[in-house]
Amino acid sequence: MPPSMPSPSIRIPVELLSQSSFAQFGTVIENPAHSTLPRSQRPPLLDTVSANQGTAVKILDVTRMTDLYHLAPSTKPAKAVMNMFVCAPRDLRPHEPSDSMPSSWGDIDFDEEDYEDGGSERQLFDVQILERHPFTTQTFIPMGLSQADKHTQYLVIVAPTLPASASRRHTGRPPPYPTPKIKKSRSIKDIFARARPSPFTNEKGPPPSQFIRSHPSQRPKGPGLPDLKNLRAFVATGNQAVTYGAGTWHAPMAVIGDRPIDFVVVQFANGVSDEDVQEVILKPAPSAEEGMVVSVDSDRSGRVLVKAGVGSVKAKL
Ligand SMILES: NC(=O)N[C@@H](O)C(=O)O
Repeated sequence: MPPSMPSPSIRIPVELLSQSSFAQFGTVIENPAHSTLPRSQRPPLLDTVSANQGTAVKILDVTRMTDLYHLAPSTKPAKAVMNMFVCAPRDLRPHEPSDSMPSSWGDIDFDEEDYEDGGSERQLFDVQILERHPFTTQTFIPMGLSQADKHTQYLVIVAPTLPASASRRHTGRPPPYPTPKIKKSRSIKDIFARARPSPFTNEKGPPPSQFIRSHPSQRPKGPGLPDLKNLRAFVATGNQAVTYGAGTWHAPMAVIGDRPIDFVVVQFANGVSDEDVQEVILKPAPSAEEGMVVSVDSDRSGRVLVKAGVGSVKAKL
């Protein structure tokens, strides 16, 4: 039985999945030519080369794959694996009002008239478990979906990692994590890169020095539990794949709609169970009305509406 942690009652709005909104958690893989974001919000263009005798454009390094198993306690090497997850649509429960805490987005307007008048529907997804792969990235690539598929989408639910000190009281012996050798910072650049709060991420602790220059999503996240107060939920369209950075806390894939999605899943694994995956069950705290809940609004056609961040229908920040 995985360990559990108490969770507050928080209703989380859905955001649009984009490289900039998801940057601290991993990578979004999509053809930039199909991006629905305004030009100013798009990430820098990736390098491209012409391929296949000029009949294809090859976009280079669309995601960062990380293998940190050399830092695992067992030192058992990992191999690259490709699995398929056939993910069934999740059960959502009907909306009912709740006195939950505001999410990290502040007091987003979850008023009743917000959806009743527009003919849209509001339902709730209870986040009951989170997991992470401390030593590997994990890439979910949906198959057979298109950007235009309104009826089958998926939610990517992620949380930053709490500092180890804030987690210790919930766990007995902490599970294994990457423990790189700490080298003394030498250059001014290194010293500034370790400054906190970071202007780029909400990581609470400085990264170990050997990872200072790597992208935030590529750094080990530390041994802490998920930071539930900063949990985020993103809706992906069928033409997007997603890579969770190594050690990123995430909910098991949540398909919304009326049919399953087949995902090809690419990661490293060494077969040592608590080095490959670690889980934590979220139990509503005694004082909490319900726990961690994603508020899923959808329009008449079934398309999930974005309620926070870029592209939101209505958000009070
Ligand atoms: N994300 C998800 O649905 N599942 C996994 O990460 C897994 O390895 O089980």
